[in-house]
Amino acid sequence: MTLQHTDSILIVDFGSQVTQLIARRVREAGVYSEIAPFTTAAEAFARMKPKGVILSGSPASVLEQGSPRVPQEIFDSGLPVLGICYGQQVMMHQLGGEVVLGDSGEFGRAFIEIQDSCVLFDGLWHARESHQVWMSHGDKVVRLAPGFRPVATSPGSPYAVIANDERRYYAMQFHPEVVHTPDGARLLANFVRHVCGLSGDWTMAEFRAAKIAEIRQQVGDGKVICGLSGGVDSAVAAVLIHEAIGDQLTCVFVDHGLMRAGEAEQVVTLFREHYHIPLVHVNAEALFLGGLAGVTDPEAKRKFIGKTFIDVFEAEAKKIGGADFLAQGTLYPDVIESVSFTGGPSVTIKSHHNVGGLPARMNMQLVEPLRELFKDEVRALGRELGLPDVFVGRHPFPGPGLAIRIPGEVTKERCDILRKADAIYLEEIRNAGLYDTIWQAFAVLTPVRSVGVMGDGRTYDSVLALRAVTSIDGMTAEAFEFPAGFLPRVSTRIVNEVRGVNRVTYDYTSKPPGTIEWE
Ligand SMILES: Nc1ncnc2c1ncn2[C@@H]1O[C@H](COP(=O)(O)OP(=O)(O)OP(=O)(O)O)[C@@H](O)[C@H]1O
Ligand SMILES: O=c1[nH]c(=O)c2[nH+]cn([C@@H]3O[C@H](COP(=O)(O)O)[C@@H](O)[C@H]3O)c2[nH]1
Ligand SMILES: NC(=O)CC[C@H](N)C(=O)O
Ligand SMILES: [Mg+2]
Repeated sequence: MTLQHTDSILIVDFGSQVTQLIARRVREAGVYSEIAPFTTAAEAFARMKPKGVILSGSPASVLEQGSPRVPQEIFDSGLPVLGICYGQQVMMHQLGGEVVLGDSGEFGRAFIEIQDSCVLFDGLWHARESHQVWMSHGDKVVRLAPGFRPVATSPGSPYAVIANDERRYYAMQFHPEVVHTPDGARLLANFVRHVCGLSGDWTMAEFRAAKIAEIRQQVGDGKVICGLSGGVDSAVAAVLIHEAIGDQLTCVFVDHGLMRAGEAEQVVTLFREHYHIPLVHVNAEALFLGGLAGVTDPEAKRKFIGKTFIDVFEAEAKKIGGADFLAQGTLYPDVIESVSFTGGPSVTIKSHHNVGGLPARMNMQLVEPLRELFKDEVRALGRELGLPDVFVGRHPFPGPGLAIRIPGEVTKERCDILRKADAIYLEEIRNAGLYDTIWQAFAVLTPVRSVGVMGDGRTYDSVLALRAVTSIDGMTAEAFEFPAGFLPRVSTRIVNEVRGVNRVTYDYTSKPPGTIEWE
């Protein structure tokens, strides 16, 4: 049985890339929320009995035939509604205002001018002030629906924020959920607390209890296999599931030969030391490296790895007398980058092995308790579950491992070169006390060869790239600025100690436009 949250917010998803960020901002304000796609929002609304509704952005335009609409029940209910971007446009369109195709949009940073007081601005913004927000729209509202008043304006949006206090309807053209709207989290908190009247006392402890109840309901007395990688997500998933169903759970660690130096042994030892959860260690290097021979396309690598993981899990399930469920530590960023919004122009960026890389037909049902969370929230849940820091603080490591850090063909020889270089880089990062400041750091073995001179001889060897980023949730990231002298030291060590590499470069690209991994 799902725990019934008396105090909840329904977020209607119209297909924005950042809808999940609305959910997490609401969680940060201490309020439980659920996201429902607009197609099933009416059912979710009836089931949840929320205290307020938030309407997301969308790649669609209200002016297009057949574009998404808000279920009428929501407007009829008398509950507070907050519209964001498309959410604002669709509110105006349905409630009697007017939206037109703008001659130019507003994309990125913008400044709004506050015109009037508004409950959303409580303790935050005052009339005649100017504040930074983040916009991403082409259409604009040109006439307000009856009962609304403008409370803020921007050069491209006369109605940047609007309010109808009597009906408790509010809307904004910009995105308060993204970090580039610095006060956005507080605007959302004001909506859920001051407009919807919620107390903000929901915690990670409740999330844990709710998920445990959900897992028990889904699994019944079935058997579960959990893919355990040694990473944060699967460790948290395994411990949570174990708390829910005890010995119905078996963990499977797949060593695909694409792990970092010494990692496989470390993962298994560490997990066995801390937990009494059965753990199977599968050596599948030959299977993975054999299948990757000759494969160079990044998506082909990802799809092969995703499918082979499942083959291995299914084979292991057989050995323990069958399993009905496969548990994975899938997080929200894995999902959003892998799927495209049905009916809209949002695109697949890359097929994360555990989502878009899964084969079409699977014999086991998925159990993914962390699917709506972001990395830093999983870490908070891990702490809540009492996981030791060695698990919680680990840098993320992608399931496809070194395969997506070797552009071009993956061979054992190239994996060995990369492992050595990567180990030196991480050792230096740890020695410099920078491991916990950096969100993720790794080396990439490029297919480029360059000419060098060593010991008066000519070399013609591989170019290695180093990457380190800072991030909160992995959705956006910036290159890490190392202190002076660090990169030259690492570069010298790698070229001296790793045969096959004669040049080292540093990747300064942020995300976007880059992604964190190279493939
Ligand atoms: N080598 C592996 N063996 C078994 N399962 C794996 C392996 N690598 C990845 N998985 C499964 O795929 C999921 C997604 O991988 P991902 O790397 O995102 O998470 P993680 O490894 O648990 O955490 P982190 O992001 O910190 O590395 C994992 O949670 C795990 O269930
Ligand atoms: O389990 C995973 N399976 C995958 O297929 C995968 N691809 C990327 N990543 C990790 O996700 C985060 C965001 O990475 P990108 O910016 O490269 O998309 C970073 O932390 C990446 O390491 C993956 N994790
Ligand atoms: N981010 C959004 O919600 C955009 C809404 C609509 N597609 C526009 O361009 O105006
Ligand atoms: Mg991992």
